[in-house]
Amino acid sequence: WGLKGVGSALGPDCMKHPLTIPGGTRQSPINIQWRDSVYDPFLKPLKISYDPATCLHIWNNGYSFLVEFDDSTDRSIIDGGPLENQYRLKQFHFHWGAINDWGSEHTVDCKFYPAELHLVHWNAVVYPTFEEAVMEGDGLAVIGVFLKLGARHEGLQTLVDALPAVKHKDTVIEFDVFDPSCLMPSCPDYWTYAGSLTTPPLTESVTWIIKKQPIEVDEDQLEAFRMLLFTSDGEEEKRMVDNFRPLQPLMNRTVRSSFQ
Ligand SMILES: NS(=O)(=O)c1ccc(C(=O)NCC(F)(F)F)cc1
Ligand SMILES: [Zn+2]
Repeated sequence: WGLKGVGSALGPDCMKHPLTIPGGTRQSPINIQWRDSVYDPFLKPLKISYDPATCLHIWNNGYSFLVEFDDSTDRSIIDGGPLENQYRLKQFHFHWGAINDWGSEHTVDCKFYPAELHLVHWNAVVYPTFEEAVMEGDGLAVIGVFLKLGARHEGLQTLVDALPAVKHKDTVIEFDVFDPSCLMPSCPDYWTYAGSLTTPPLTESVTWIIKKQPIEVDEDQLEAFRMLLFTSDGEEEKRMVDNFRPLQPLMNRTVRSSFQ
C-alpha cells in the first residue's frame, strides 16, 4: 500500500505497526540522561531469588529468543527496589544489533550497547494471569541489563551452546536448568522509570529497572545471537539482528536512581 517507504510512514501500514502508539505517554525504550536522573533515597535494594529448576525451554518466537520459566508458583521472584509487591519471573530475552555499535533498546547518555537483556516479571500478587497483568500500569517489572564487548561470559555460554537448536522461528528446545542470576552484574545500582513493552501491544504496564553496570560477553557470544533467524525453516533466511525499538520521547517522566 502506498509508495515503498512513504507507505510505511503515512499509508495504512503505519496503522498496523505504528512506531509510536497514539496517546502513549509512557513508552519504552528511552535514553537515560545520567545527569537528569534523580537519586531517590527511599528506593530499596532489589531482591532477586530465582530457582534454576523453574527453567523450561528456549523458544525462537521470530523476534528474539526467549528462555521461559514455570511461573505457576512463587519460586522465581523479585521484590524490593521500586516495587510494592513481589513479581514472578516469566521469561528473559535479548535485543541486539548486526554490529557492536548498536543493539540495546535503552541508551545511557545516548550511548548504545551491543545488546540488552530483559528479564520479564509479572505481579501475581494482584493479577490472576500474566495476560491480565500485561494490561495494567503496575502489572509488569522488567530488569534491563546492558551487554558490553569484553571477556567471555561463562554463565551465558550454556545458553549460547543451545542456540543452534532454535535457529529458525517457532523452534523450541528443552532447557531445564539455568539460573538467570548468573547474568546479573555485581553492582546493585539501577535506574527505574515507568514505561511500556517495547514490542506490540506496547502496553504501558512496565516498571523498568535498568542496571547501571553492564555485563561482559565476547564477540563469539554476540555472533551466536546474530546467527539466529527471524524466518522459519524453508523460508528465505533473514538473520535475526537489529531487533530493538527506536527511542521514545521521555514526556512527563523522571528517571530515578538508586545511587548517588
Ligand atoms: N521487550 S520487553 O518490553 O521486555 C517485552 C516483554 C514481554 C513482552 C510480551 O510478553 N509480549 C507478549 C504479550 F505480553 F502477550 F503481549 C513483550 C515485550
Ligand atoms: Zn525486550
